[in-house]
Amino acid sequence: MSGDKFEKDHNPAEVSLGESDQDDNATLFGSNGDPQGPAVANYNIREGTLDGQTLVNGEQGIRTENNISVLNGNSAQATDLARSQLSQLQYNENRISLDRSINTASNILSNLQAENSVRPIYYPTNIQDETLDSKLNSKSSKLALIRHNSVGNSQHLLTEPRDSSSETYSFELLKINLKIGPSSENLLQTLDKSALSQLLNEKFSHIKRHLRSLRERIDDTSSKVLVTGDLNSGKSAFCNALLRRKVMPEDQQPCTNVFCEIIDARDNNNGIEEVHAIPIGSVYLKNDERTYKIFPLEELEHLVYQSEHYSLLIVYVTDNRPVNQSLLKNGVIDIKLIDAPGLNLDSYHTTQVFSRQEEIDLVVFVVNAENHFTLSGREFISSATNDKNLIFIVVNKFDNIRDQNKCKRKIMDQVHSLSPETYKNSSNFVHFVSSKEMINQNPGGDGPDGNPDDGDGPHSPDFDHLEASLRKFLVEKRSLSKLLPAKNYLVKLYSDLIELSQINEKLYNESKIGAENELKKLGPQYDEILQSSAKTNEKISRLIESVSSEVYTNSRDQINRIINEVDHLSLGIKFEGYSNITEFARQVQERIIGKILEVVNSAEEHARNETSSAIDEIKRLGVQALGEGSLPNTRFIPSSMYSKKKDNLQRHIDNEVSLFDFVDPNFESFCKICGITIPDSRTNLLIGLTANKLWAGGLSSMAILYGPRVISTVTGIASISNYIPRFVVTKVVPGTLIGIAIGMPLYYLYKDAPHAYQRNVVKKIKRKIESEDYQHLNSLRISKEVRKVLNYPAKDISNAFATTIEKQSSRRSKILSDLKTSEISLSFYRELTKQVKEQYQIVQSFDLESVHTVN
Ligand SMILES: Nc1nc2c(ncn2[C@@H]2O[C@H](COP(=O)(O)OP(=O)(O)OP(=O)(O)O)[C@@H](O)[C@H]2O)c(=O)[nH]1
Repeated sequence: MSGDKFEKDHNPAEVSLGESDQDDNATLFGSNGDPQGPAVANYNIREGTLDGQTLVNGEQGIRTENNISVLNGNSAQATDLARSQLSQLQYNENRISLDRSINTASNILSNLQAENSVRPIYYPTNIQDETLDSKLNSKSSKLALIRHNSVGNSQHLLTEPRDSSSETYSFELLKINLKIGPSSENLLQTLDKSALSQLLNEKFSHIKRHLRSLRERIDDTSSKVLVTGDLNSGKSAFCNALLRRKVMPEDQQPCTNVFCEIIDARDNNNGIEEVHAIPIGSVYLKNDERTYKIFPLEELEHLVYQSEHYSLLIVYVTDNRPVNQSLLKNGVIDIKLIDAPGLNLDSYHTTQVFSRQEEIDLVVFVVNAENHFTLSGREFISSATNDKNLIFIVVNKFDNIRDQNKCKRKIMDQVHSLSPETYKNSSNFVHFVSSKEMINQNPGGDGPDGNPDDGDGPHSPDFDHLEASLRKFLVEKRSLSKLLPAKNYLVKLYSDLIELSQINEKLYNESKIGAENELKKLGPQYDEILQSSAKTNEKISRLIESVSSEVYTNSRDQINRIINEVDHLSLGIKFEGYSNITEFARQVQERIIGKILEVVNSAEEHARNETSSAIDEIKRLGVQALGEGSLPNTRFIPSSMYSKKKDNLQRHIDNEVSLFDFVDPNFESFCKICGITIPDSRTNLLIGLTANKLWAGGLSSMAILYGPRVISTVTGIASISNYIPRFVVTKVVPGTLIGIAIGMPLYYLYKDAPHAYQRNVVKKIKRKIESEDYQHLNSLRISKEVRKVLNYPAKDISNAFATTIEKQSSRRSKILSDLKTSEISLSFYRELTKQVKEQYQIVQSFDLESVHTVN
């Protein structure tokens, strides 16, 4: 954990914290509890108080190697030093806590980035903004927090979290401002979810970088003071006054063109006074002499002009004054002074950027008492106070002012409007001094004794006070300069994180409830559609089955009927004689087949009608179950049925016509043709049966052919011979009979040929039909077509059901996954809200504010 790291960072050599740093009381120095031993100072970490009774024992203070002073004197300096060290202890406590909190914040941001990469964080687009405020508070500003990646995907899932409130949010650090130009729209609202999430990710990275620099800043034991101001206001003179030495070149003409960093040489450059000039573009690495050029201090007066060669001059100087007098070498922290070029058009921007750097703990603005604040000076102060909160204002060259009270009043009025915070603490932060006099009085480097009333000079009575304030601010109250920005930043960050986390927590909670409700509704709906699908499909299957089998039966019955009737059908074809016998044969065959096909067509027509009604019924069932518009809009075209697969009976019948096709001796027809009347139907039947029997035995033709002879021998002769003369009987009758016997069959055969042909064709067809199972196959063909056609709407319905079920199912899976996401996210943000609230409280509790006033 980061906290452990920082606890280790706490250097026990600097201050002894007793047995453990958890203890409320720490022994600052001396031996605690031993009345004979050295004096001790007890510091109560929790209360931040020092037990003054044991602190001072009336002896002179001595600086030790560990920066701890053992107090042996009863002097004000010793007390001041003790205070400084105590304040360092306090500072370390706060620094460690802030360090820990910065680390926690950084970890939280990393966690948020990780979360953001898996489940994008909802970032409200309705951010409070002065220019957009009125718009955002309007009803129309109810913005969905979530935008879909694809524009076409307009149908939101009910479970998708949305911010239904018209609340606006006011982020400070997490604010993503995408406005372009003064009047442009808030572009955030046009971004989709992934773009927002990416921007937020970048924001987190940016904040993490800033946190790193804040940590570096608070961990840095040194403090940097940027001395800036108008041209020629006496900045270099002021630095020299602080050093009590003429180190920096002063001139009536503007001279300092390069930033100069004044550093204590004893601790930082082995006590060697020199200048390290850093060429433009080079990064100063003290251990790498290639990164700078070394010059003697005397060269400074030339170097400060060489802004075209050098970006920074590091000026190592030795301050031999005691630690309680020297600002650079104060015994507590390293202080670096930066003498900036005077503000002009060229340097303004650079100085402003410089002043914003994290390592700048304090900005001292030197203003010429004769000129008051220039425009660039005023601008600089307002922007610097924005960044640093507090700024020291040194009104220099006060010795040149005759009516000093009037000047003070005027300047204070200006300070009031420029930086109310500085004005509030003006006794500490606004000083009227004469740097020149300070140097002149102490040209050798002697310093003041810290007493403001010891006559530092008639025109700069405030310089001691200024120095004390500066020293206290930097050394003792470093929390204000170093830690307060970090604290303020953390407070803002945690406040934003609380808001962001709570928004997400709220939305994911709503999303979770929404998903649960959806699931509750969807369960019965899903079961219902499954049942309805099974029922409807079964009804449709049964309908198809019954219609198909009815069509089959009907077709078969009709075909059977015609086949049975075809023997006796009157074909209406006239026999035009034997010369046209082939044509006759073709017509007969065609007509008979035609009759059968007529029936087949009628069966097909019947099937079409049945199919049409069944389709209507199937559609009705589909609409009843799935609702209007759920089925594809199809139209049944009855003529399309049986349009391709023609009946091929014709092709199956032997078209060859032989002479035998015209011979079909038949007793009945014989009688009919020969004009023989059969007495009654019984005889007719008997004869018919006999004839048929004979036919069946293959004798019919013989009987017919030789029938007359049989008749003549059996009956005719016996009866007729009794009445006819013998001549007739013996000569004429036999001849006649023979003629008849030969002629009649021939006559019969001749006359019966067309009928015989029809009979033979019918027989042939029937044989064929029987052998091919024509009735069954045709009925099957017709009914199969019905089944096939009915299967189309049935399939449409089944598909529609499948689609609905699939939709429901995927919707269910989506809701389940949303629910899971919501649950995971909800627990993440609940935990996060708890954590950031705790951290917010912790950071708020750091008591840095009390050091706003330097006592
Ligand atoms: N009378 C009087 N003159 C001063 C005082 N401080 C500085 N001067 C003079 O003012 C002039 C400018 O002083 P510098 O210290 O060079 O001013 P600066 O602000 O550093 O100048 P640049 O860096 O070039 O802008 C010098 O001639 C100083 O001697 C002061 O307190 N009183």
